[in-house]
Amino acid sequence: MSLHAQEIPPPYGLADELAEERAHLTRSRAALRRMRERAEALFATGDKVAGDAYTAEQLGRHLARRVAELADDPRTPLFFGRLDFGDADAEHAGHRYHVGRRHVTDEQGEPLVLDWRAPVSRAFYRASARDPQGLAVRRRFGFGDGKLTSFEDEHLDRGEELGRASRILTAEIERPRVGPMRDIVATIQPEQDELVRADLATSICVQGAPGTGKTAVGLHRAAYLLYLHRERLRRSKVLVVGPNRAFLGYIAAVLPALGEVEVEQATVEDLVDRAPVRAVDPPDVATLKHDARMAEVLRRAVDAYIGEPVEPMLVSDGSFRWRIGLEPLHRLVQETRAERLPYAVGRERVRARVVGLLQRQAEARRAESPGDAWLRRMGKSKPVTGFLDTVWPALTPDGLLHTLYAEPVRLAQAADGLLTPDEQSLLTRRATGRLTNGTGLARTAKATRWTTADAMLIDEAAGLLERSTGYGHVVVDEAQDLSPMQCRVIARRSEHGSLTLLGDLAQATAPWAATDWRESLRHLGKPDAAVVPLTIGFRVPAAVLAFANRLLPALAVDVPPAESLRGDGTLDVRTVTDLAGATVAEVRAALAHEGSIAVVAADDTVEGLRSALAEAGIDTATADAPAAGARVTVVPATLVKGLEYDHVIVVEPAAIVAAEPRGLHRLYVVLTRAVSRLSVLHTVPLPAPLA
Ligand SMILES: Nc1ncnc2c1ncn2[C@@H]1O[C@H](COP(=O)(O)OP(=O)(O)OP(=O)(O)O)[C@@H](O)[C@H]1O
Repeated sequence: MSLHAQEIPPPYGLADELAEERAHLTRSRAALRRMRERAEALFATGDKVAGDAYTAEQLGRHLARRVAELADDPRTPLFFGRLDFGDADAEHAGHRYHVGRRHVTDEQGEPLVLDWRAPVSRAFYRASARDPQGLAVRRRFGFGDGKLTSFEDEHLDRGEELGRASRILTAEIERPRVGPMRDIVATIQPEQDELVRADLATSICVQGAPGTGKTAVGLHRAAYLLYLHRERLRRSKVLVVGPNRAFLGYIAAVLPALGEVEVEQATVEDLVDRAPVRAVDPPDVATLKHDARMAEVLRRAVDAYIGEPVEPMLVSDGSFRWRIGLEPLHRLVQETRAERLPYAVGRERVRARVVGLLQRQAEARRAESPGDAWLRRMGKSKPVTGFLDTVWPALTPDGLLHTLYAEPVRLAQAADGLLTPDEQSLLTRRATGRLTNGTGLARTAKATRWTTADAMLIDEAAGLLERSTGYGHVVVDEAQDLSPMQCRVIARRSEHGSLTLLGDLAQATAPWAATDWRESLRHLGKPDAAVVPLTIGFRVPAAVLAFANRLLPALAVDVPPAESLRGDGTLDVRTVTDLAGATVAEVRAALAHEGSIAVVAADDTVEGLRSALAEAGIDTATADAPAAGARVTVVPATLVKGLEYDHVIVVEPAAIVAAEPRGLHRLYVVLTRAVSRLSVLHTVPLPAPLA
């Protein structure tokens, strides 16, 4: 209820005021419905009014998007705040605005709800008693099931400010979690808002402990940038990169709920899709392929294909014979090389230069300029293509990698001083037949069973051969796990755009994971991006965070610790004798509460626990198929990153730690997934830092 109302009687009853706000909500919903109906009607007639097929298609796409953007979800409030400007504000003095998920206007075009991203809405997130930003009163609305149930006023002009004591904020943070991630647009905090509203040109790296809202910030920044730079980003596009399908599924609904339906979402593996992946590298080989040195090896390998002209060129052209001497041929190869163009572009540049020299001779002899057909014919003539194949042979990305693996001498040349002989033999052993597990190198690139790391190197090779096309903005979540070579995959896609990098070095579990953001930013091509910390935890209750934080000294990372906003929640650590039986009992007890439940265990024990729950008659879902409707999800420890559940039951932490080299980091991730309750069940002693 209103602070103001509790202290000073409002001009008329609270109930009246609530009724008036509800009426405004009804009016706004009706107006949004009208806007949508209008867009639908236009969509239906769009192809009739547009002239040609292309225009009709463009218009159709625009209108379909508009219809999707105007969708109204009755479960989410259309507005969540109100701004009453005081007399001090020059532009908005005496005005009152409702702030919500999108602009809603009445039939006269008057605003009923302002988009949260509009410049004037900024005060909703940033104003404080110290800096009211022109506001007299900020009002927050409380909702239940889409119904407006309460409001809370802060008279900033009188120095009143609730900050994090807001009951509406607390209720939002403490609500039991069910299903996929939701937007946080009603309660974005000032330090988060600063990141969300950073300029399009600015790349930022956010280092934040678990549950500090990094994912939320990244998604809201994407929505904000799309609002502010609509046309530009519609052309150049926004990409969100996440660690796996389960994570992308979990966040998929957030942007559409904010009216943004055109953001691409992908894993790094999705991005490097030039070669089908049909094999798995042994860990030592994968680690080597993810090493930054591989970029230089590939660059040198490509460079080594550029050869020296060995003889003058003679071209027959009807009754004429043209000749280009060795010296000009040398010069044009050198000049093209110095331009440092992508290799395939360089090849075409050499062809064009050779044809240019032939053209000059033809012009001198015939006293007229040859036409386009002649130029094309000369470019494709045998002497010219033969010359190109000697000094600048055509390459394909997979062909380049195949040859490098298949020819140890070529690899040795490219890797000289970079990779040790042992490392080189790790790369060539598939060709030498020393592997019999089906990953052996085939005779051709097309028939080779590539691995995910190969696909990434093929992408690197493609970046050396061709010009890359990129996105206007890329949001990268869980970025601490990117290898230098994966960073380069993203760098190629954000070269002309900006980046929002989100991560937590303490949660880095990949063997090649980052230990220093500066290093990652360098590989991402944004060495000067600011690294900004987020330290307020919105997910994990204080008691649970304190337990998980006991692992931090053992993780050997220098990260600012988080402070939990949540004083509620429970932690229960128990020694048991029968893990499966105890898990079933714990899940049964958890089912008595509201909210989602996850059983998280070492990957190889997950199936056993799933069967035990099934035998006890408890339906379970998997992390990548959450829509199955079951309240209980059984999640392998390696898949739970970035996800959250109301009640998390962690089974045998020691087994999670033992399963991989960075097992303690993995356990830190697992222990920080709980929103309300964390149960830890173990039969063997807990890992040392927790014991
Ligand atoms: N300002 C906020 N208001 C309400 N809820 C918030 C706010 N910021 C974050 N949250 C909630 O806190 C939870 C954690 O947020 P999020 O997943 O973005 O954190 P994260 O830093 O990415 O965590 P992790 O490092 O574990 O991946 C989510 O449920 C999110 O909705």
